Amino acid sequence: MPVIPALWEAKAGGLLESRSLRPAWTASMLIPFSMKNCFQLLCNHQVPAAGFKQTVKNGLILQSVSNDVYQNLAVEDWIHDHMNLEGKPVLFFWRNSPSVVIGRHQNPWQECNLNLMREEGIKLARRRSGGGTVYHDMGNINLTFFTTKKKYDRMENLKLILRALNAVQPQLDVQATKRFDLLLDGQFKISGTASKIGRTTAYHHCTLLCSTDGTFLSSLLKSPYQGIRSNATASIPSLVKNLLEKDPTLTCEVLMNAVATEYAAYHQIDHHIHLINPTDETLFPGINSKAKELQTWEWIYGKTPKFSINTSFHVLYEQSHLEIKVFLDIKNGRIEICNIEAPDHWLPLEIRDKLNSSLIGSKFCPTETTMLTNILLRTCPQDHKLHSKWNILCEKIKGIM
Ligand SMILES: Nc1ncnc2c1ncn2[C@@H]1O[C@H](COP(=O)(O)OC(=O)CCCC[C@@H]2CCSS2)[C@@H](O)[C@H]1O
Repeated sequence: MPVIPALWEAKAGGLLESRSLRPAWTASMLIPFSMKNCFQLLCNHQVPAAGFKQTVKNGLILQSVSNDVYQNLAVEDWIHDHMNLEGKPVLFFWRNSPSVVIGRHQNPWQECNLNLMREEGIKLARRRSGGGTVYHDMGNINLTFFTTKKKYDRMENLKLILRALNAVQPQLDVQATKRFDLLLDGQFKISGTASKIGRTTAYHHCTLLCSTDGTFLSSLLKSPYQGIRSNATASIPSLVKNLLEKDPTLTCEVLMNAVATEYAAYHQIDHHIHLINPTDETLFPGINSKAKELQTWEWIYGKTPKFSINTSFHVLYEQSHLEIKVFLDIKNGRIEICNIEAPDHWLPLEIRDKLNSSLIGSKFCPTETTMLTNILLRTCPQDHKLHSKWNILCEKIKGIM
């Protein structure tokens, strides 16, 4: 949703923006709201601000002004950890700039094309919920339904989305599956689901494909890496379709408003969508450190379940192809066992052994490997031929990371 900058700037003076669903933006839609009251609204054990009592009593609809996947995932963490959702469910809308989001127990090398993502500047995020890998861009809406653990009901939430879709376009044939996907015309996935259940609270989040770049989606979610063995959760690929392809009036804006209207009706709450800024520490104390943690290498790659790689590649040497075999064990994203086997006549044994032992303990990542192999190369004899073989080998190894 476009945020009118002037209105958003006004928030710095203590306004929580709010939007009525039907009419366009007007200054009167801003709900005056002090930062302190805002925190009270969101936090546990706090008394809501007087002017907000009714909304707070039965539920709340939020939308992020950020398109940063880590900041938005941090909002989910924050609400999950700090809000008292008893009798006050929350629906949170968010959209991201191009990102691939893997499930809590997944292996990114198995799920996506990391080289392509680096080239294209696509972010990789690991979420706290389980399940498979999805692609997000501004044409994909994410919806998070927060409730108490007792009230957690994925099918109920999906039915609510179906009612919203039916309200804006009664001709649509969309059904929920046993896996909690939403299928268009019986075969095209338009929504995928995942969830996190805590001690007392839970959330169900799902996507809704409106106008996502489908070509990009499928090329990014194709792993080029061979020979990976692991027990990580595997994604379940489907044919996907955008709702906008079916009906050009179904923009993200229209879809979010329709779901908000349905949610408000169901929970008998005010249908305002409150815009929130996920970097606002007055509203969400401690949120920036949550976002930071979600961006660390240790979380994104380091949490990958232990896996092994058994692969090989070919290098051209004196008009023939030589096979180089690679066996790796990777734990917490770091190389635990390393066996790179190149023929002795191509690469001296001691150099190969040096490479194997220096990679042990290092991150399975091209940047760290470049650093290590550059250092190692300086200790090698000044031999032009050897250096060029070394460079070829290192580029090949980095290609599998
Ligand atoms: N954005 C989006 N929406 C729907 N389906 C998608 C999307 N991106 C990819 N896919 C398809 O789903 C499969 C993976 O299906 P699979 O069933 O394995 O996984 C999921 O659906 C997970 C949904 C997670 C939703 C969260 C909500 C907020 S943060 S992410 C993938 O291979 C594609 O074929």
